[in-house]
Amino acid sequence: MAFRKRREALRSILTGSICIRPGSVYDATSIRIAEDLGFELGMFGGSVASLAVLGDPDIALITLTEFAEQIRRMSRASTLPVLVDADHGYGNALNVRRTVQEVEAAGAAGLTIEDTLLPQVFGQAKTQLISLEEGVGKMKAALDGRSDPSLVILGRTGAVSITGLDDAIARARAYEAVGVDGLFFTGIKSRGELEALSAATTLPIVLGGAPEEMTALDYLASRRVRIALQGHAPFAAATQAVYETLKALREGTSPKNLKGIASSELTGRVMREAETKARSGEFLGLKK
Ligand SMILES: O=C([O-])CC(=O)C(=O)O
Ligand SMILES: [Mg+2]
Repeated sequence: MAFRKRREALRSILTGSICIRPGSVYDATSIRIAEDLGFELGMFGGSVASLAVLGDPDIALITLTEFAEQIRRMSRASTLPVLVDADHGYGNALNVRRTVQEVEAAGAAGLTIEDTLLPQVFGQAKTQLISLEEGVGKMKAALDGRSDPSLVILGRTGAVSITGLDDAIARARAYEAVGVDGLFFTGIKSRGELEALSAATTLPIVLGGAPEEMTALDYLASRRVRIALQGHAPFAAATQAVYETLKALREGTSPKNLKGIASSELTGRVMREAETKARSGEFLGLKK
């Protein structure tokens, strides 16, 4: 299976003893940059999927087809393993099963399925969760949808900041019991919360953001956190760069005087120019 090596690489991060920070990636270019810089793993957040594909906020407007297509583009462009945020699995447990099939076929190394009630419910401003029982059904369906056993499936909950620590522990234990490969927690605000969740479970942990006092990788590793996210600054940086460049051009700056433009060397590397040249030589008869 073509994607097995990537999935096994993610599995060895999860079963290892250190905590790593993934590179936030969202398209073919950003994943190649992360790969060139030596990141061990890419993280494709639902928020940046929505921004990159739709230019919209993270409110479950993106379709599974659009999400999977963006994964496919990244999988083609790079061999870097990518963990993808498949939100709530685009529907109920049966939709989750289909989501796993599509995300697997698109080449993801792993995915998260969360127990958030999405999309937002009429008349309810606050984030809500589905029941623990429905969450368990979704995790079971996710595992059932997998055909490559090396694909990593993570059960995700933000319960700790929505319904409280006890409920977060109950959910984590229930998802662990059905056989997910790891647990992904969001909304953790203190060491005490992480330590309680870690003590109540045995699976590797992925942390979606953490307060300042919890950024030391050796501390996180000691609590079984193997992957710690750092948000999606690269997308925000790209937005700012495009804004500044278009603004300068609009104001009459000549292209040769623009600041912050990728060198032709960097652009060439990102578009794998040397490989294309070699192929042109080989297949188009353009050898010197
Ligand atoms: O998965 C992540 O990187 C955090 C998240 O939910 C998102 O960005 O949509
Ligand atoms: Mg998300």
